Parts: sequence; structure tokens; C-alpha cells
Amino acid sequence: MITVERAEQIIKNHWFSTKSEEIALEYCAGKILAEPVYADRDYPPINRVMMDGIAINKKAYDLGLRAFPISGMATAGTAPLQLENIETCIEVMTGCVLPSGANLVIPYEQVHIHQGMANITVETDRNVQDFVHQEGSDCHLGELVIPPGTKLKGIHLGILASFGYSKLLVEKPIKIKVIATGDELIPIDQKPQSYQLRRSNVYALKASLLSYGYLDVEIDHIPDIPELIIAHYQGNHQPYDLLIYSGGISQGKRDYLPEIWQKMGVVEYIHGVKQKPGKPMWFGVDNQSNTVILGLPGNPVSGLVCLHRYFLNRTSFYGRLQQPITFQADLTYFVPVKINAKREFTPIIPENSGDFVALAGSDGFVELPQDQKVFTTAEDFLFYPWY
Ligand SMILES: Nc1nc2c(c(=O)[nH]1)N[C@H]1C(S)=C(S)[C@@H](COP(=O)(O)OP(=O)(O)OC[C@H]3O[C@@H](n4cnc5c(N)ncnc54)[C@H](O)[C@@H]3O)O[C@H]1N2
Ligand code: MOO
Ligand SMILES: [Mg+2]
Repeated sequence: MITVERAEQIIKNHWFSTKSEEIALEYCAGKILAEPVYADRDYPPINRVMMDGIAINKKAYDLGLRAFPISGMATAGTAPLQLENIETCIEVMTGCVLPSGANLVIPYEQVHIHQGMANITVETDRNVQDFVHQEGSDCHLGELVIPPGTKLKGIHLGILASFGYSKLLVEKPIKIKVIATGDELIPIDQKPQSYQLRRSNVYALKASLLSYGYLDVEIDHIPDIPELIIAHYQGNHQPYDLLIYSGGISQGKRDYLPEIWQKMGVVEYIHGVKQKPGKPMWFGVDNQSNTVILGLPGNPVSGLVCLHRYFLNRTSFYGRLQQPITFQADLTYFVPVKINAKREFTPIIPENSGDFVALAGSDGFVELPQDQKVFTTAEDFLFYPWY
């Protein structure tokens, strides 16, 4: 059996080279950016007035002038004006260009306007650039503003639109099918016999994949019947980039999957990892159809832990245990935890890896390395949040 670190390396080595596609900006929410995004001009592109009021020159204010004849009005979306005489002012509206010759803005709340004169009514320290969003202060032409790999949210779409990206390159979603295997599994809207289970795993796995950002995910079920498993594989490996199976990979008499994959020409890279839970995990590649095959253990906790540890791991971070844990086995131990605001972890240890009900209050799990037996509150451990 191989270690967690080795398994991670193997999976990385055989992961897809991402394909990209160009799509219209309005359809990019939730997609992964596949190109660097640069500013196509300084931002803001003008000295932008930030308050409705008057624009004056500081020199006049310093000379003691407090009453200014109004010589014009500037509004957003109009060409820049010029303050020709610094003993006058120009009325300015938020979003307009600061008139050249003016260098600070006084909001209307501090001004009384009467018969074409603006009288400043509030004495305060005034500085050049007061209420002016200075040209180029956010970023400069050519600057990288969003790196590739970013999952695009509303804030990113605003930036992209600002810099003229009407279309952009995003990662093409990989096509995924999650397949529950098992004779004991019935649809969730049916009433199970005591020896039957509702197909819960595929819903948990699909939801995790979707919330992580894999958007093209279907679910399916096959019973433990070799002919049906083979026929299903033959009909599904071409159209999908990734087939994720749940169950059927361990030592049982009806755990047929590894043998069938081998027969179908899938190259096996992993069968068994030194970890708890998730020891029987399987990973291989069908080089004819370029399909990655992932066999997750059927136990609900094991399947979810494996999926997150190896595939949904972009946002893992370090924190500390709130109580020490001892674990003797020569395995990496993944412990479900609840996390607090200080990144401290309270273990929520399930009865076994079938006990997923215990995990309803957990936020993710920590990874306790294989080469240790005692895990103290003074060490940092990696945490993987649930998706
Ligand atoms: N002799 C051995 N037996 C087992 C070993 C072993 O090393 N030697 N490993 C154990 C471990 S660890 C795990 S984990 C499981 C993995 O088993 P499989 O991947 O073969 O999965 P199944 O046998 O099909 O199912 C296991 C368990 O999970 C339930 N299940 C399966 N699919 C679903 C689903 N879609 N929704 C809800 N629950 C599901 C299933 O009913 C079983 O109870 O093997 C141990 N055995
Ligand atoms: O590893 Mo199994 O995944 O312990 O139940
Ligand atoms: Mg089994």
C-alpha cells in the first residue's frame, strides 16, 4: 500500500491538462479563469470626483477665500472642464472629472449657495485631493488584476467588465459522472427494507463537486452485476472525463470493479492507500478515451474524505487541535472536526466510516500524519473544509 503523499503525487501526475473555452462574460460566474486579466487603462481613468459639491483650488482657500462665484458645472459622463480663475469654483457631481485647475472638492453639506455664489460654511483643514479618487490610484494600464485559476464571482465580473473583457477564456468544465454501485441501494423516494439503503453517497459527492466548482456532474446507479457494470462502463467511458464510482472496490465477493476496470483496459495506478478512512481507494486512467477513473470506498465518510483530500483540496489551511489525539495505526488519520474563529479544531470522531450522521455538525477534517502517534494542541495540522 502507498502513502497519502505518494497517492497525491500519482493523482497530480495523471490529472487532466485543463482545456479552455471562450465564453461571453455574463455566463462566466462560477467558472475558473484560464487567462491572465490585465487592466486596459489606468483605473480610475480620470481624477474622479467622489462627492457632489464644488471644486476649488487650494491656493485660493489658503489665501482665505471662502466665497466663490460659480463658473460652471461638471457632471458624470461629460468631457473635462477647466477652472480658469482660481477665485471661482465649479459645481461638480460625483463621477465627473475634476476640472483642471481645481484640486479639491468641498461637499454641498459644507457650502451655502446663493445667487451664483458658493459660500463655504464649515471651517476645517482642507487638503489637495480631498474627495478626489486619483487617476491611476487603483491600478495602472497593463497591470495584472486577476490571475488565471481564479473562481469568478460577482466582484471579478465587475472588474472584467470594467476592463473591456466582453468574452474570456475559462476552463472547460470536465464532464463527470458519479456512479453508486450496490444491490442494497434504492432510489431516495422509495421506502427501504431494513437491509436496503437509500443512495445517499452520490448526492453528497455531487453536491461537494458542484460547490467546489465542478459544474457538469451527473449521477447514476448500477447493481453489483458484472455484465451490467461492463455494459455501463462501455457506454460511459467515452463521453465523460471523470467517472467516480462509489463502493465495490474492497475485498468482498461482490466488489467487482477493480477486476472489471482492468479487463476494460484501464491502467491501475492506486489500489489501497495507508489512510483511515479510505484505505481501499482506487485510481486509474483509461488511455483510449482519456477518462480518469476514481473508485471511492462505499462507506459514506470514506468516500467524502477521499474526494476532498485528493480532489477538492484547493482551500486547505493549517490550525490547531483543541484536544490531543492518539492514534496508533501506521496510517494517515483523517479526523472530522468543528472549527472556531481562531482556527482551532474540535474533533467529532464518528463511530466508524459508515457513521455520516455524526458529521452533520462538522466543518471538514484534519490530516494527522502517518509518522506520528500522538497529536498535540501545540502543533499545526492541515484542515480540509467540506464543500
Ligand atoms: N476484508 C476486508 N473487508 C473490508 C476492507 C478490507 O480491507 N478488507 N475494507 C473496509 C473498508 S475500510 C471500507 S471503506 C469498505 C469499502 O468497501 P467498498 O468500497 O467495497 O464498498 P461497498 O462494499 O460497496 O460498501 C461499503 C458500505 O458502504 C455502503 N454504501 C455503499 N454505497 C453507498 C451509497 N451510494 N450510499 C450509501 N451507502 C453506501 C454499503 O452499503 C456498505 O455498508 O470495505 C471494508 N471491508
Ligand atoms: O477506510 Mo474505510 O474507508 O475505513 O471505512
Ligand atoms: Mg465492499
